[in-house]
Order: sequence, then structure tokens, then C-alpha cells
Amino acid sequence: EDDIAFSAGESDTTKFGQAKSVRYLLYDVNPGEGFNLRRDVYMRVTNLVKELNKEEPWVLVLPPWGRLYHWKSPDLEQIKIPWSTFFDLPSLREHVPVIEFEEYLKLRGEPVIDEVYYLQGFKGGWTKWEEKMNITECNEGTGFVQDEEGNWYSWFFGYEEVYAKKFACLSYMGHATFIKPFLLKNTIGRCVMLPRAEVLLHDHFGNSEYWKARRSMVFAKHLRDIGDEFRRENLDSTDPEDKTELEDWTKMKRNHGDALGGPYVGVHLRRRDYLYAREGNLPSLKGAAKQIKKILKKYNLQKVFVATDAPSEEFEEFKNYFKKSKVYRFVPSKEIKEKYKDGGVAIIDQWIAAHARYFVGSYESTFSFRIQEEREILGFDPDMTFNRLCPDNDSDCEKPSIWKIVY
Ligand SMILES: C[C@@H]1O[C@H](OP(=O)(O)OP(=O)(O)OC[C@H]2O[C@@H](n3cnc4c(=O)[nH]c(N)nc43)[C@H](O)[C@@H]2O)[C@@H](O)[C@H](O)[C@@H]1O
Repeated sequence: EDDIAFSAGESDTTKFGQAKSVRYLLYDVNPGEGFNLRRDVYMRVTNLVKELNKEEPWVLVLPPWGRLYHWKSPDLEQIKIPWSTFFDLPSLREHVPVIEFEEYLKLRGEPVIDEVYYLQGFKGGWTKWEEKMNITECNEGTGFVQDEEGNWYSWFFGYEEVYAKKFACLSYMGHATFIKPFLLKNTIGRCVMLPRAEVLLHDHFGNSEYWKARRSMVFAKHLRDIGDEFRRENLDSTDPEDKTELEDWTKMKRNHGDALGGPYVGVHLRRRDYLYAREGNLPSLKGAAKQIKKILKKYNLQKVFVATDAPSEEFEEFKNYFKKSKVYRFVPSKEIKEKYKDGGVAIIDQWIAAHARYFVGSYESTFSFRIQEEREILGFDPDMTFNRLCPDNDSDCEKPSIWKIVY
């Protein structure tokens, strides 16, 4: 695996004539952010790493998953989860060189991060948008503390032995690659960490680079297989019939409408904290059922697959509103749950929903957005993808923005 991680470094050695030692970029995201916004931050950081590699070899160190607000299944240890639990690393590596955090620790031989720049907004907000950055005092509690020997300690994904040698706060307003000259010229450590990387903005939202990063985020095969089995057994859905066969992402290029999808409606029914966070923009369970019944009728479909974080009582209530159609939910076995955790189960839900003939999501949910992107990659007609559930009192609510894939 190490060979793969260093392949970019090796080619750069030849490119630059003289050996430059590989440098490592590690990042983290605001602890409050959910899984699917974190996926978006990954994309921004990879495009920075890609830019850095035009100058000298940099490898992205993948921040272990854990301690996410939504992942609260009791009796599951959900920290130090490697990216390979959720994603296909060879696919990620076709975009930029990446290694797991544990691989980094092994390679380094010492649990050290050389420099940490804690990203933050400029104090007092902003009136005019301009790209700027400045090392300043910290705006808020950062969670980093210094010991008597001068080393810095923090959460570091649950790895208690890890420490940093240098720490500073960096006020920042700009796109992700705006930090490139700073990393190249103002830092020298082998490993630089950027906590709060959500402060870095997308260089270009929705262009082909954006989509390259997105396409490289192929789900781990073990999760796709579980989803495919569920589709086959319950939803009469297989790739050859649905025209959703996956290829190496670097070669895959579909036209809108190429994919047919399985004979079911896929729904993302976001509940729990979202009912408060997006109050007024979501339907009741009964209202949602009513809208879905209309869709079933319009497209002459009999089955519904629901991806949802709803507690089982809510799902049962929802199901009872359907008299004629069958309503499915993926319920993981104990083994699957233990192996792949709440995050893996959520991905299986996304995968199944992404293969439906017609998809309808929840207002502004990043979980729904990632399903829509998956469907763009697979080649669905946008009309069958960019749909949302409307609140009960506004049956003609505004459609979600359409972000079509660009190659
Ligand atoms: C209110 C806001 O909501 C935002 O959530 P939103 O964009 O929907 O999407 P996510 O950031 O993914 O957060 C929702 C989390 O809840 C679980 N979840 C949601 N829907 C499903 C589902 O259909 N199936 C399964 N298995 N799990 C689901 C899952 O753990 C997922 O990562 C958050 O990112 C913000 O931090 C904030 O909490």
C-alpha cells in the first residue's frame, strides 16, 4: 500500500530532477459537522493537494472518522475509524495521493505533527469579500493545550500519544488553493495539520475538478455489495437491468438518461434533529407518504425504499400510510453494524436510494445532496433526481438546485 501512496512522490522526484522528500498534509473539520459535509471538505482539500503536487510531492493524510454527533448507536466504539471502512482507497488515490493516519504514524515512527495552523474567520466577520490570511491570536477556545516541554496536545482523533510541535491560529478568508504559497514557503515541517478545514472554500464549485474529486470518492466495495444484495433480494433491482454498472471512475462517463434505475422510488426522509434545524421545510410523516403515493402512481411503481434516520416507531407509522405499496428500509444485522458502524449503514442507505428509478430527498440535506451526485455519476435523468419532499402547507414548493455533472 505504501508504494501506491508514494507513486506520485516518485514521479515528482523525476520531474524535479532532484529528490524532494514527501510532505504530509493532515486536516480536520469542526466537530459539529456531519458526515456528508465532511465529504465536501475532503473534496476541497484534495484539490489543494493536487495543486501542491504541481510544485513538490505532498501526500494527504486522511483524518480518522469518529465522535460524530449523529453516530450514537449505543454499544459501538466509533472512533479511529479508517477511511477504508467507508471508501475505496485505490479510487481516492487515482485523484490524489492519500494515506490513512495510522499509516502516517507508522511511516513517521514517532507520533508527531510538526506544525498546526488552526483556521478561523477574521474577528468581527467581514463586509467585503477578499482573499486574505494572517497569523493572529485565537478567536475562541481551540482545544489545543501546551505542556511544560512546549508540545501541543489536542483530541487528535483519539490518539492520545500524538502531539504537535508548533501551533498557531490562522485567520483565513479564501479558496482552498489560496493557502498553497503559505504551505510551500512559510512552513517547513514534514507534516502540517489544518484543523477547521471547512474554512477553506471550494476553488470552483461544480466544475470538472470538483467532479473529479467527487467521482474519486467511490464507496468501499463491501458496502456497495451489501446494498446491491438488498436491491436484488427486495427491490428487483440489478445493475444490468437498471443500466447502472460501475466502471473505474477515471473512465466512466455517462449521459443523462443512460441509467434507468430499479423499479422503486427512493426517498431520503431526514428526521430527528433536522425537524428542528429545518422547521417549516419538512413534511409530516403523513404528508410525506401522500407525496410519495403520487409519485408511485405517476411512474407506475409499486415499491418504496426509505433511507432514514427515523426511529422505528416513526418508520412504522410512515409505512402504515401505504395500503397498496410495499415500503422497505435497510435494517443491518448485528455483524454489519459492528463492522461498518453507523457511517457504513448510512452509506448503504445512500447507495440503495441512489439506484432508484426516481429519487426524492429532504430539503437542503447534505445526505440528500450526496445521493443526487451519485445519481449524476450513474447517469440518471436530472428530473428523476433533483426532487425534494415539500412541507404539508406548500405542496408546490421550490425544487432543489440542479448541479449537473461536468467532465
Ligand atoms: C441539522 C444539520 O443537519 C446536517 O445533516 P444532513 O445535511 O442531513 O446530513 P449529514 O451531515 O450526513 O448528517 C446526518 C447524519 O444522520 C444520519 N442519517 C441521516 N439520514 C440518514 C439515513 O437516511 N439513513 C441513515 N442510516 N442515517 C442517516 C447519518 O449518520 C448522517 O451522517 C448536519 O450535517 C449538520 O451537522 C446539522 O446537524
